[in-house]
Amino acid sequence: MSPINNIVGRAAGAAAVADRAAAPAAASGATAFKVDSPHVRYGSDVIEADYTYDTTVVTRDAEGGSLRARPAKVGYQFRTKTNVGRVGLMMVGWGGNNGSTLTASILANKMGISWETRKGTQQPNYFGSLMMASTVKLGVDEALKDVYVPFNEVVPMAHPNDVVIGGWDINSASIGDAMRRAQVLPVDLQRQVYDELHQLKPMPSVYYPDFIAANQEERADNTIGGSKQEQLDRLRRDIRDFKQANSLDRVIIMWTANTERYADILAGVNDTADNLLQAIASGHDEVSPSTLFAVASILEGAPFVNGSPQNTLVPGVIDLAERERSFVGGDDFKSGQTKIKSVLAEFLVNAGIKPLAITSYNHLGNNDGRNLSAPAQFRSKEISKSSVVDDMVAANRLLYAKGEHPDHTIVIKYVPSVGDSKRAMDEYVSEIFMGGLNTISIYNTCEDSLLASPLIIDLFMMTELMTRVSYRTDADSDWQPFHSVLSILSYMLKAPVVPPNTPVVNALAKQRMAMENIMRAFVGLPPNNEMLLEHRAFH
Ligand SMILES: NC(=O)c1ccc[n+]([C@@H]2O[C@H](COP(=O)([O-])OP(=O)(O)OC[C@H]3O[C@@H](n4cnc5c(N)ncnc54)[C@H](O)[C@@H]3O)[C@@H](O)[C@H]2O)c1
Ligand SMILES: O=P([O-])([O-])O[C@@H]1[C@@H](O)[C@H](O)[C@@H](O)[C@H](O)[C@@H]1O
Repeated sequence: MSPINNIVGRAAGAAAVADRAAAPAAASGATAFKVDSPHVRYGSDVIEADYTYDTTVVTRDAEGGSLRARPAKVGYQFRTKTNVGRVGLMMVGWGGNNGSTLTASILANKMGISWETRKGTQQPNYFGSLMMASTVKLGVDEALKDVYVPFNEVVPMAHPNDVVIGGWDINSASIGDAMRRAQVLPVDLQRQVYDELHQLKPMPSVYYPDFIAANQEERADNTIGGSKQEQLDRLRRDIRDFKQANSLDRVIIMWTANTERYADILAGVNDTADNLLQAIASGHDEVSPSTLFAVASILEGAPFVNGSPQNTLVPGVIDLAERERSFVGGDDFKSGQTKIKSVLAEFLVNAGIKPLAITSYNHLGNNDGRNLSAPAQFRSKEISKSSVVDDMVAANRLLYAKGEHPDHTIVIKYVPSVGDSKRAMDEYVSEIFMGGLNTISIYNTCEDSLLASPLIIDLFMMTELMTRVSYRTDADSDWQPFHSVLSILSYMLKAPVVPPNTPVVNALAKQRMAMENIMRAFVGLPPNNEMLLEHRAFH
């Protein structure tokens, strides 16, 4: 089968259809091991695991004085369907730097396309993807040596080489031309994939000028007219048609379009599911394009993930997702400066060192940066970038009094000449022993789209996995899905959206640990805790 048949879907103007006949890839759904336990059952298309969730319940005595810690156990059963099936990824903003870079890179990996560089031949890879390029400790062997397995083989997961790609953009450029416009990938690679990507055309999208920078207007030549209700119906039809045309079992919708301004949260408009649906029917101005996509996705049972910082997931969206038992996730890919911050801030605070000021500056020259040069769009990004240290600070009242936090400044400037190669400079000034000061300065060249694209893969893979998992507990014998708001995605996101009244965790190590141990629980394995007791005794 020619390469073109491998990627061009049967849907008009939209799909990149994966075909396993291309370069061999690890099979979707492969796992590196089987669990040998009476509490884990492998069926023809399901893994069932009995799991004891150990936790500690802390109570404070009546006078508010001493604390009491009581170990507690909750019995869970997990059921993971192991047949991944055919899965699609529909990106909103497909023609952007991230969308075009990701599409070209998946094609290169699937087809085994290498390219020449000054240093020799470069092979495609998925570096920067937690699932595709990192490992987790499975356990220890008979010699007490650690055994590691690929993260994506703990439980059966979709493989990016098998994903069917499509999407929308307000700009009509083909994905081949968008790749060239992005100026992200090496020319020798672009040369080899251009013809095939040039046949991929984003579907027209919803464009409300008020929500993104005015400087984006010149791109908007590929838009859907009509009322908001008609646009919603059209987006729903696009999703259905894409699934049917490509014989998909499910599709994930990913917002990687421009950052929008925040939407006002208005009672009677977007505060509940019914009010939001009514607001769309009446064409209310405060319903953003991204919220319209989220509603369309939910109503079509397609998980929706917001890779940008705006408040797409307004209360009405959360309410609708909960009612429809459909998944949503967000906000804002955590790719560079903030990712480092979610490690460094936790390290400092957990070391008993008190950050007094965190000053984050960056400049970039891609279209994202151009859009962010407008105040309202920058404000959305400033919010998502600023909240990342809140949980770490709140966890240490020895360093910070209630309500106290470091000075935290975010600056973003648009400098066209650097393109997608964002330059980030951070300064951390911290109080140390006996009133001393410590200053850490970081210069970080973030190739933005090469850092964000693998995160889109991880968000896609984790979201797809969660559609195949159900659980029940000792207290509730009905099998049920996880909550509609996928807080398990937080590692990949700057401002994780979580189920109502649950904690926001930004610390990167905690986020990874949670994902790793939850996936281990799906196959009945205890959490990794690094106690290494087997190595601490006299032998
Ligand atoms: N490292 C990163 O690149 C990174 C990190 C975190 C967040 N993000 C966010 O990801 C998003 C995409 O980043 P990018 O660098 O690809 O930006 P980009 O400007 O290159 O691409 C955005 C695309 O969205 C399209 N678009 C705008 N409004 C649309 C709509 N209503 N419907 C469909 N398409 C629409 C634009 O035409 C453009 O092609 C931005 O919001 C950015 O803030 C990026
Ligand atoms: O992920 P990160 O490097 O902290 O944050 C980045 C911003 O600093 C950058 O200006 C923006 O263009 C990217 O979209 C990304 O959000």
